[in-house]
Amino acid sequence: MKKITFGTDGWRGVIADDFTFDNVKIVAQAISDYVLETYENPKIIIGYDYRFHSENFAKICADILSANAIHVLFSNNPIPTPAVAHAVVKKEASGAIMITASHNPYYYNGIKFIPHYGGPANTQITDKIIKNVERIQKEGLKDINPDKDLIEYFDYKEVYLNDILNLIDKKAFKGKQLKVLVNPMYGCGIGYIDEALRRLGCDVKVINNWRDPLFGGHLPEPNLENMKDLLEIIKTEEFDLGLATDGDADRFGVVNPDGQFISANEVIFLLTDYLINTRGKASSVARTVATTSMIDKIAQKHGMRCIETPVGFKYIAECLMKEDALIGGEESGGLSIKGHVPEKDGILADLLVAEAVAKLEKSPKEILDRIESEYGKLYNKRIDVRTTHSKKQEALERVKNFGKDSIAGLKCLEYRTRDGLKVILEDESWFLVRASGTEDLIRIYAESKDAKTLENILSEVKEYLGL
Ligand SMILES: O=P(O)(O)OC[C@H]1O[C@H](O)[C@H](O)[C@@H](O)[C@@H]1O
Repeated sequence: MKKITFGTDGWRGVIADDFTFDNVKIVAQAISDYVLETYENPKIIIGYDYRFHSENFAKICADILSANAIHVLFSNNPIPTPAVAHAVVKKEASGAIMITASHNPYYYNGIKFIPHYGGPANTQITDKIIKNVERIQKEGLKDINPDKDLIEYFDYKEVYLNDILNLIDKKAFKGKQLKVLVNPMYGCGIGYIDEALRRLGCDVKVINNWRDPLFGGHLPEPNLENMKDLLEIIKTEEFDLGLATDGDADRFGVVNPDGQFISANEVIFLLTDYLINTRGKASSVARTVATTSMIDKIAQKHGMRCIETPVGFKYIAECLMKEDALIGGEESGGLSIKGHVPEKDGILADLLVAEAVAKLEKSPKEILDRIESEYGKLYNKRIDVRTTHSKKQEALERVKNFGKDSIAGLKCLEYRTRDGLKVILEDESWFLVRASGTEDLIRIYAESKDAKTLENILSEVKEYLGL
């Protein structure tokens, strides 16, 4: 059977294969042990998404925690991951368990642990939880006696919506009546993103806003491939904007009124520029190693530092907490900002884009064109290579021993190894090769000022790796 591990973001498993009630009990006991070792009189929030059986996996966790004399706050309804993180901080809880497999296929489920600071658990914490898992697997799980009196129920939607709307410039929406097409992708954004936009005076049309544990036959991941319906509908009526969130609403998705998908890289640099101009500077911004260097250029122009982290929002979270970062974002579709919890929030990101569109009275594409005319255009792309285990190991070995001093005719200037291998090339180009921490594949990323050079870099790297 597959080992229980906490990857880039929590433990994920296939329902009824490794994600079973028995294994959820083991992980819940491991989290209970960690929480009891770490906090005095612990209080833990439990949230869950719309996936198959999520509420029942959540109930099992509540039983285990209460049997360990831990006070549980159990959400009455499915709830977005960022709202759970927000509740942890607001209610001064010791942490939260969120039952979700985020944007993974429908047959997955998972557990995210969010500690007291309201962001993804860092590796030190998940290592301790995994040690507990291994011990419990050896010793066997003891009989449990749930204490229902320790389980309190709560509804958090209003508190979260109010607080999130306080981060938005409501005046920017006055008299604009933005027409927005919203796609929560059958996930936790249902009733959150649309409701927030209505309160801002927008005219909202929503699609895919009921529980479908099969996610309409797509991945609940807001990208080009999975949002064909939104991309079509948006062209048929006069919308100002299309917005989406993923399965647990921690990732964002933005579409231009003409049906053009706006990539996560573009959204992050659009908001970096917009926030600096409207909220003022801070000492830094943060991005992962895989995210566009456009962020660096914008930060540099304003005398701000751009911090590069490994992939995983847990690293961005540290910059938001310790480095006074104005915004932290990652290419996979996550961001948060100063003044909010250090957890990626697709709802907040979407609302900020709507604010920019309302305030500047421009479409996202027009805003991007303006920024690119100032800083220059950068083309970027990610290739996900699914391959056999042995080919993957061979490729990673080749990455470790990378000996080339040029790629696609560009000199290699710097080799960075904090997460896979990132090679900085001449002329603002770079590439990155790393193993995914959430799926069994190798990701190759590249960026360049020139579209043709970008393709050349990618194909040369692929060839070098033997993939
Ligand atoms: O590239 P991977 O290791 O698969 O990670 C991709 C993404 O997975 C999850 O969504 C994490 O929350 C993100 O922080 C991460 O960027």
